[in-house]
Amino acid sequence: MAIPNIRIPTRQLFIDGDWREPVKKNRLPIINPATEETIGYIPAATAEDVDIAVKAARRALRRDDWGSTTGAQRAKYLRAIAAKVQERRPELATLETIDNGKPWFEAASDIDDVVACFEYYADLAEALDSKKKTEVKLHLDSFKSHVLREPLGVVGLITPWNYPLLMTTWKVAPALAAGCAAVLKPSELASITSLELGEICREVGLPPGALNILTGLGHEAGSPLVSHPDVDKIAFTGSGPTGVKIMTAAAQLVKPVTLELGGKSPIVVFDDIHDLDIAVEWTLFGCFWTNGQICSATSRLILQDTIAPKFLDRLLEWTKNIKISDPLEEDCKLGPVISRGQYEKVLKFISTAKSEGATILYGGDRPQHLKKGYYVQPTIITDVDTSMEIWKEEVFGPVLCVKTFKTEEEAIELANDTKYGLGSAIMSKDLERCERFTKAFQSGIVWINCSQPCFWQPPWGGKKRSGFGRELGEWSLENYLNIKQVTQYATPDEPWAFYKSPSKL
Ligand SMILES: NC(=O)c1ccc[n+]([C@@H]2O[C@H](COP(=O)([O-])OP(=O)(O)OC[C@H]3O[C@@H](n4cnc5c(N)ncnc54)[C@H](O)[C@@H]3O)[C@@H](O)[C@H]2O)c1
Ligand SMILES: NCCCC=O
Ligand code: NA
Repeated sequence: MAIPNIRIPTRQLFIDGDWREPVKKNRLPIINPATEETIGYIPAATAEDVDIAVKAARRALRRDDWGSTTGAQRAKYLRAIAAKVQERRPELATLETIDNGKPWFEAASDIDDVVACFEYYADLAEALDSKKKTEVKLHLDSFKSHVLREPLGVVGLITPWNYPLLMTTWKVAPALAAGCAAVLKPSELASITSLELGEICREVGLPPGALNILTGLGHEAGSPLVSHPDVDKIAFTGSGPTGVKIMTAAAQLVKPVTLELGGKSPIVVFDDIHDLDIAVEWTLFGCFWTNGQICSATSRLILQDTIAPKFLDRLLEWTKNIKISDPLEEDCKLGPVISRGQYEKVLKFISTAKSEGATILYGGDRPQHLKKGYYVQPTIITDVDTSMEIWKEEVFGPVLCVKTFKTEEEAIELANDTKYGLGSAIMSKDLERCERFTKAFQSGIVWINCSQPCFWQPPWGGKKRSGFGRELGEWSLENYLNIKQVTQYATPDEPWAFYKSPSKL
């Protein structure tokens, strides 16, 4: 289909149901990573704006039009948002592509997931009405107890740039479904579509203050949000170092956080795979999808030595066949990385790997046919040692490193040889072996004979340095609910009789 050519809307901060200029009136450039051009500006929030937004969120919780809604009433808003996003799909996909650099058809697929997510959490919001109060059986008749599941309160949502509107949705949809009031701080590197979500919420009449959107820099807007005393929880997706800063700041207020951080996930390929080309394609997709900027990228290929030569030859042929182009072009399969900073960071990882003795089997530089834009070739690195930086650190770009193994024990040891624990993948016809690896993988996500498929129903998240907490599915709703115990003395006419009663007056 024709990819629409669109104008970038000029937006302010979205606070209390309307657009509001930042107190300090600052703005940040929007850069198209495919052209390196400044194509617009976003408002830059600071601590003053955070305080205004948090107050608006708190007011929303105190008003009946949001704070006293049933799940069924909230579901209506979520479904209306889904419908509006669907209506604006082509435009939102184009905005996402020119802001983030991902191929248009990937952006359009992300928008489909956004729609599905809002509809899914609308269903869960409705279902919540019958689970708000649950009786708890006690061993004593003199007491009765039940549990209430109620909105946690004002929640701060901080998101990254690699799936801008989708990562925003993974937080906003369950937070609104639970009845919280949210203050969202998207990444300054790709904020356009999150601001458009604000416009969509305004159009569907979401009560003021239920969702507030503050674009801006991490240290200027994100940090004050984390430290704000009237924010009850922080849900964060981003890099490990930032996660540590957020957790440290939140700890001062004993504020709960969920952290969805980075990864250096393995894909283990045995010589008994169903089909060579199928396994090769999953290996490429697992690392080069989203221009290689996937938190769960299986960026460490752990290959059985008996199949390695044949597999690598075929992997090279497939890699050379990847269309690298302007992401708005038809059939583009690899666009630019998000920014000049990320471009330089990825190339530095590659040069360090070379200097540490690894071999750049393919790629490793800017594609010759693209003189402008933050493009990096899909890169395959072999002769990797486990002491090398390229084996240990997340690149967050289209770079796959390769090691071989002989035995299952060796494969497991290599797979788990990482401080991260987000995803793991295994390619083998032997399902009992896959079962053994599923148990042995130290990660929150396991893929069997595939890599990366991500659905809104199962839980998403990692362990070790990939963070904690789970998003998606019913697990994400729990992130935004307070579990309140209510215990009632069922025989109030009878004395408790713990103390000796003084003589009757
Ligand atoms: N686990 C997941 O689901 C997941 C998903 C996407 C990205 N990521 C990870 O995110 C990283 C790349 O994304 P990124 O570059 O946007 O991450 P980042 O940590 O630089 O920024 C993430 C968000 O945090 C904000 N931020 C930065 N400093 C802050 C501070 N001191 N206080 C509060 N907020 C602050 C940023 O403005 C942005 O909105 C990668 O490591 C990737 O693995 C993880
Ligand atoms: N497919 C969604 C992955 C989220 C992390 O980058
Ligand atoms: Na951008």
